[in-house]
Amino acid sequence: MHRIVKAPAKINLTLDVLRKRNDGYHEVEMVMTTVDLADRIHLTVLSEGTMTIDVDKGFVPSNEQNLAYKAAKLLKTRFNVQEGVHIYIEKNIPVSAGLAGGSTDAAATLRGLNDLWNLGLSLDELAELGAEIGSDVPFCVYGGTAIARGRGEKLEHIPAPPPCWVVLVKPPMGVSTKDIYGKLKVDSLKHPDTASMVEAIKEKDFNRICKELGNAMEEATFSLNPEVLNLKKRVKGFGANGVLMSGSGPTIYALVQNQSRADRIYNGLKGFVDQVFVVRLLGSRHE
Ligand SMILES: C[C@](O)(CO)[C@H](O)COP(=O)(O)OP(=O)(O)OC[C@H]1O[C@@H](n2ccc(N)nc2=O)[C@H](O)[C@@H]1O
Ligand SMILES: Nc1ncnc2c1ncn2[C@@H]1O[C@H](COP(=O)(O)OP(=O)(O)OP(=O)(O)O)[C@@H](O)[C@H]1O
Repeated sequence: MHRIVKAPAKINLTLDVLRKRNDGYHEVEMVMTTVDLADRIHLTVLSEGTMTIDVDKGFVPSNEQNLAYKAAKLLKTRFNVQEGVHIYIEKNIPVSAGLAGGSTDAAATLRGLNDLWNLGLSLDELAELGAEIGSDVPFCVYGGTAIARGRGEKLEHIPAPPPCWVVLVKPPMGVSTKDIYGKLKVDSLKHPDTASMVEAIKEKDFNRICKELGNAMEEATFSLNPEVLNLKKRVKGFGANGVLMSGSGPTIYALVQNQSRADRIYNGLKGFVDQVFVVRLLGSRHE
């Protein structure tokens, strides 16, 4: 039995950090949405019960450190599954980029194995299991658009923003999420207005969405990597409606309504940065 599951990346339309908690995590409030840039997870059931993993790109761990492997192992041990699986990942999402690449692979593995191993779990149950793997995994289990609170695992689903193009620009350096959280000065952050962003989305007001984009982690990432700030300025210079860093970075994205403008930004950036993608927002949630 074999299945290919799509694992889309996410972007943060807002990311606010409210306070540091006693358990080492930060209390966040953020609006996330999925975009049509996806890894493809090939799952093949192995009757002998072994678990193996392979990835088509060398810079992602192809061992038990891979979040997709961790997801499979969690399901297998928790539900005492006798069958095994071979996981093969076609990696299209840039790594350590702020796009939840590892988290979405884990979430897609949970969804796919739930079917292949006939576990009959609901998305809510899969999301709860996903929280044991990482803070972004519950959102990735559902996809779509949501406000995430707590350490990222408490979700309130909201309607999709109006359709638009997203130009994703990943500069060459990787950023460690843990390091950026560690560097945050929580008392002097610039806070986005989450409520206003949610209103803008519900009203399908594209210009207001662009105006409300905000990420409290930008300054910490920019101070470690000044080139990322320069990249943001450059992208703005190409005339995008709204420009922001996603997650802990370093990916910068631009939202634009018309395709010719998206292409213009793409063409302008392609000479400077290797990894540039023009994609659509993915409005709907996984079934
Ligand atoms: C930056 C975001 O991507 C925004 O969506 C997420 O908040 C990060 O989510 P993630 O990569 O799934 O993070 P996890 O794998 O759960 O945690 C990695 C590390 O980031 C820090 N971390 C993460 C989430 C959070 N709310 N507070 C934190 O302080 C912790 O030091 C943790 O050890
Ligand atoms: N399936 C996977 N895909 C990518 N990275 C993985 C995977 N499994 C484990 N990792 C490891 O996780 C780390 C973070 O990679 P990832 O691409 O998920 O970062 P990210 O996009 O910044 O995540 P987030 O936005 O959730 O903070 C890397 O060091 C990578 O080696």
